[in-house]
Amino acid sequence: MKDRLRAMFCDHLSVMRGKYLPNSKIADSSTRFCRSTFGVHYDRDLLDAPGAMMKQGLPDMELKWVHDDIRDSWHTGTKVVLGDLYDDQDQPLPLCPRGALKRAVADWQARGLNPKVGIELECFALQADDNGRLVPYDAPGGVVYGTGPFADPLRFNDRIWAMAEEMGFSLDMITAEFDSPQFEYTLTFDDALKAVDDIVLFRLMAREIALEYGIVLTFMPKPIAEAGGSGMHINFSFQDETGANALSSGPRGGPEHMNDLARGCLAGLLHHHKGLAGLIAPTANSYMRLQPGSLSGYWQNWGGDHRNVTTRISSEGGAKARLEHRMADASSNPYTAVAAVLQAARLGVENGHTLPPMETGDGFDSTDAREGTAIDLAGAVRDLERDTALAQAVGAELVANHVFMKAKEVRKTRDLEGDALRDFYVYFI
Ligand SMILES: NC(=O)CC[C@H](N)C(=O)O
Repeated sequence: MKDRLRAMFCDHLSVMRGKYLPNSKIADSSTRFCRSTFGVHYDRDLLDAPGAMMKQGLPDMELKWVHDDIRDSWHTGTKVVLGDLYDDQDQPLPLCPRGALKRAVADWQARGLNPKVGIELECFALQADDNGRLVPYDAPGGVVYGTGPFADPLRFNDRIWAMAEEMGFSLDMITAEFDSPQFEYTLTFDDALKAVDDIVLFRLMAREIALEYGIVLTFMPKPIAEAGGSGMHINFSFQDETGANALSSGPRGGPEHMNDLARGCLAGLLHHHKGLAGLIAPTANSYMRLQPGSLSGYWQNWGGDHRNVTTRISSEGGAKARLEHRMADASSNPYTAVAAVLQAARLGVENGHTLPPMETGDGFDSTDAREGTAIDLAGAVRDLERDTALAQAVGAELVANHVFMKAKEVRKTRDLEGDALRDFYVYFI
């Protein structure tokens, strides 16, 4: 069989959609999808969401890709590619999350700065019991920073590592996280679009490889009520026109060595804290993770090398100077989440918001911060609707679609608890 092409995009729900296409499409090429996919919910309900054009005949949109982006995949005989969505007038589709990230990158580049991004992704491994019910993967010897077979008896992560190498993903590390059977995957810093394309494909690959071992690897924020949550921490910095790290003020990092750019980014992230949650903690389940004292970005605060604040300033300086935003969870669309964080940071730089003092509390027993995110998806969606500057920067149409779909999600999940709530999401994210 000649190689075929699997062409995909990551949608408004962070679900991968695509088609298998013949060998002739392994070129600069395109394929068409129904635009009303942007009105489809996790439970397959088709809704008249803004921009989805469900009541206007469910027309086409077009996914376009370039040959150079086509790569080998983890399935033999199948190449894989991510593309950009266009409308029927051949204009970039405003709902396209990858397009939103491209706009965010272009907005920074217009300031002479190229965003560099490093993403940390957490997830839980589940497996079916004798009755077919999902239960935590049996790894009782798993510990935080666990490696080897006690953390992962089936060794499915070894297969993920080997395949990632073969596919050319630049892995920074794989380890077991705090709440066994939880794992963390980190890819190295790269240009924002490349970093996010890679994490999107890596996440899909990891889920599909794990499934071969009978593991449902889920990136939903809190699949096990008694365990911790799964975040998607977004580390970022900027390369200036000389190739230097623009967040660096010298060889040392940390709060004492921040420059105006770092301060501006922080101020923007704080100013848009509540609005961001609706976009980057995007499910009903996200608010079981996003709680005080959970190392997860609930509080409107920032600090130095402190895991219990929302934006952490690395103590590494020079080329490694960076900010780490810890609010997004692993279920969010990585394009939308990185676009939102970069845009909030940019608004801070451009609008001169004031930066409140650094958090001095430990985040467990004491916190200076008095404001947090909303406590549930309904509140976060309202906060997002109110933050028109953030919506405008990320893309008004994309945010309008998101707000509509998420308000519906509030209603759909209102009466779901425990396994029923988990199962609304678990096979998709
Ligand atoms: N290692 C950590 O920093 C834990 C992060 C935490 N699991 C989160 O939800 O973000």
